[in-house]
Amino acid sequence: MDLVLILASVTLLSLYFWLKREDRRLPPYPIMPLPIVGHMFELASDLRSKFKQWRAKCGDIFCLKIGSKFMVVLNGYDLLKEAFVQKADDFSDRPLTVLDLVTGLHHYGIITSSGKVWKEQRAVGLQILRNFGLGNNVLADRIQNEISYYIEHLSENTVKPVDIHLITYVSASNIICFILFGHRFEYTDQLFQKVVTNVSLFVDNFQINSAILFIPALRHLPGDLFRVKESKQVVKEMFQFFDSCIEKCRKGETGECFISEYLKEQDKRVNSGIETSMDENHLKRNLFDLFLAGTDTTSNTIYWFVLYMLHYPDVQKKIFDEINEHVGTDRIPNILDKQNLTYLNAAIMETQRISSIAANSLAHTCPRDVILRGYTIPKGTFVVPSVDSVFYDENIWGKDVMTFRPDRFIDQDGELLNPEEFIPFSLGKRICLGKAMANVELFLYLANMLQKFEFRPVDPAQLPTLNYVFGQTVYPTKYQLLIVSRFG
Ligand code: HEM
Repeated sequence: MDLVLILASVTLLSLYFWLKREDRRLPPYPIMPLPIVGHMFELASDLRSKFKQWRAKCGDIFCLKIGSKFMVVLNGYDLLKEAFVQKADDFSDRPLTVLDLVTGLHHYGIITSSGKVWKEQRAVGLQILRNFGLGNNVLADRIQNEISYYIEHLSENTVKPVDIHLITYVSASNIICFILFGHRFEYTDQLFQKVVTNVSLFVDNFQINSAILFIPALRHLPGDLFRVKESKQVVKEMFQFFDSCIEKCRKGETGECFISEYLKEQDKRVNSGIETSMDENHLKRNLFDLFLAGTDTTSNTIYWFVLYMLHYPDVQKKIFDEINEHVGTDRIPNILDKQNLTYLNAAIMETQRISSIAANSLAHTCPRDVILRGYTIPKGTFVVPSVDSVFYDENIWGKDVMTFRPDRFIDQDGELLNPEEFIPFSLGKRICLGKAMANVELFLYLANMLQKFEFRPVDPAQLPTLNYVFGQTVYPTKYQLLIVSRFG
């Protein structure tokens, strides 16, 4: 009798909450939202495990409510492909993001613009990057040049325990700086170090800043609980730096760079009466977007890779043996070696898969109400692609999905595999603009690093943890290591 009563109560309660929902055609909630804040507190914790748990409960598509806004999370390769490739026109806009909030430039630049403006900004940005050698060996040579400074720095830091996080961040940033501003910066340059540290701080704050996007009233709370003031200050300093770079470029004090090419193209379009969105605010946001995207992601992947080398010395040895066989140690590896270093390529791919640094990619939105798998996704919803759900899918990668095993990317004939489910740069029209550049960077950095050095744990009996810190990008807990030169 008791059981019947419980079941009846549960059914009635479920019915009550179901009827109470604003729109019964929305995807399911994993748990009932609280009044006013909705699921906001749920999002303050580790989203990686939360999303996994909720997918198991609700299936490939579920909905969260934060304040008065909806967030729909999409899981599994098939659904991501359906939304972002097959229905790309319905899922390729951007909602207002933290980048808009803290820069005050809403929907400017490449990352957060939409529609016609985004098409133009992305096409111009890509064209300028191509002019600087993206997709050919010119850019590879520039990257190689920066790596020589990086290697020199590492050589000066052998024997004692070191953390390579900051120097890797600074070095990766220098590559995008060369393109954006026409020159690299010395590692000791205080202003540059400050700007780069600001990028890191901004990325750290990204998730907590998001609360203000969903519940704007929170910004009126005293203090800086959601660290928005801190992020705004950080971004203000970055924009002062960009202003000074634009000023120098206008005075002709820099070489050819993204700024000079953008200004030239803008003048060309304006002077020939072509309707254009190009202006100085878009330029500043492009600098911000590219600086941010080009710094954090690549350096973070290198940092993960080296951590895995400490955990898997056999993999490290196999990579060195491959380099030794195909390149030797008398010359530095170059981009032409990429095709011969299959195992290194596979280890890079496996690092990208298992670390899944862009776990939830960047949020997309729909320009109108859209039906997906029978559910309505209202216009303006935050649509989150769960890259994690693809990278940790046992049906794609096998039962050992949580094991670091580069060989999963090599076929029986020793050829490198490139499964379509390998999506570290996301997929569809918004796929990472810097994908080609990042691939060259990762290969050249790691080939050079592993040729010159062996990376060892400080204490072999106590390896640094593989635990992650979950933010806008997922990075490892900071760690120290020993860098041992292979050439004495
Ligand atoms: C390992 C390195 C990198 C990873 C894993 C990565 C990953 C991503 C991801 C997941 C997105 C979101 C795509 C989407 O919205 O669906 C993205 C967008 C973007 N990335 Fe990257 N990225 C990397 C390196 C770079 C570099 C080096 C640059 C700069 C040259 C760059 C520039 C951009 C830009 C501008 C966008 C926005 C594209 C748009 O909205 O149209 N990324 N990236």
